[in-house]
Amino acid sequence: MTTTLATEETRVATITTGLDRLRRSLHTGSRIAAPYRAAAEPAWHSSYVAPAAERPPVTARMASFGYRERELHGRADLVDDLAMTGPVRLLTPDGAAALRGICQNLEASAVHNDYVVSRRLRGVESLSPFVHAMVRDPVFLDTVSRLVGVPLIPHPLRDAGVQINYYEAAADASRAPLVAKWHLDGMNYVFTMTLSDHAEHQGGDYIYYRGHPRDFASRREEITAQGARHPDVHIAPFQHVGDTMFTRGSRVYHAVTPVTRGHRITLAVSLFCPLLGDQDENRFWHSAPDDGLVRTLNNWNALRRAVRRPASYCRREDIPIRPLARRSAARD
Ligand SMILES: O=C(O)CCC(=O)C(=O)O
Ligand SMILES: [Fe+2]
Repeated sequence: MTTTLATEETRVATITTGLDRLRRSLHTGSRIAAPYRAAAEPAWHSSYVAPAAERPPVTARMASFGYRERELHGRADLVDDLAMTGPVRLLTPDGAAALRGICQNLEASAVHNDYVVSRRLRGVESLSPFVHAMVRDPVFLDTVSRLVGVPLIPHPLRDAGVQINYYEAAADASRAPLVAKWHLDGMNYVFTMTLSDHAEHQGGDYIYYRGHPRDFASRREEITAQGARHPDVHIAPFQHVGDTMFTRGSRVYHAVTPVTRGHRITLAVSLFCPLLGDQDENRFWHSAPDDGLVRTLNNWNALRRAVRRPASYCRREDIPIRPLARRSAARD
């Protein structure tokens, strides 16, 4: 009985594809559930970026997820084979506390959507001046670029770029629990920062499949049924407010198990490599179910323009152009 219960608690479905995405894309609901008072936010400061991280406990290359050399991103002069690293602290404790307060205040604006993450707020850069300033701060960008080994800047697909995910126990047993279904992100470079201490919730683990998506597809039934108990499914070691994991979201299947007690908030910051823009893995039909067709069309045009002319994108958006920093993540 205990075993069955534990398995149930980490069981998460996989997102839908095909016609269901089209059906979901036709919604015209509001992007935010309530207006947000940005003027009440504290100001962002560069000094909120934490000093360079120590060697993170987890560092995995694409090869250990079953990817072959020819499948990797990058180009001859730019290796881009990091699958996952962390947890690291990108912000100081004060910076993470300020961000947590902001994301708590933004919760009233979040919307329900059972496509991937049950409850979330997209396009946070356009709502929060703090987050807008953070993701284009040269010190912040240098830190994340060094961690991955490629230059990273704010993502042109604005609604998907920065989002906040909110999880809590379902109000009653008849409601579906709040989760992130098994999925690949559209984004290549994703930094997931927890803004909750793990002691504040039960469940709500970020789990990932250590293997190739091709194998995930053929083993889907057993992986979704067993969740965290599956031998090739691992739990990302988030512990404290501010802990951040880098993942190559577009190539590593992941999910968040149901929260059974308390609350969990995460900020997902996805970035863009202007030198490898043509390898961006976003797909129109991956974003449309969340953002609706019209917004996705506009976002899509902005992405295509930035891929073609990254320097003009940076100028238009006031994004600092940085020299290429050397990678700091340890090789495994
Ligand atoms: O909330 C998390 O820990 C991860 C959510 C996620 O996978 C996503 O936002 O794409
Ligand atoms: Fe994700």
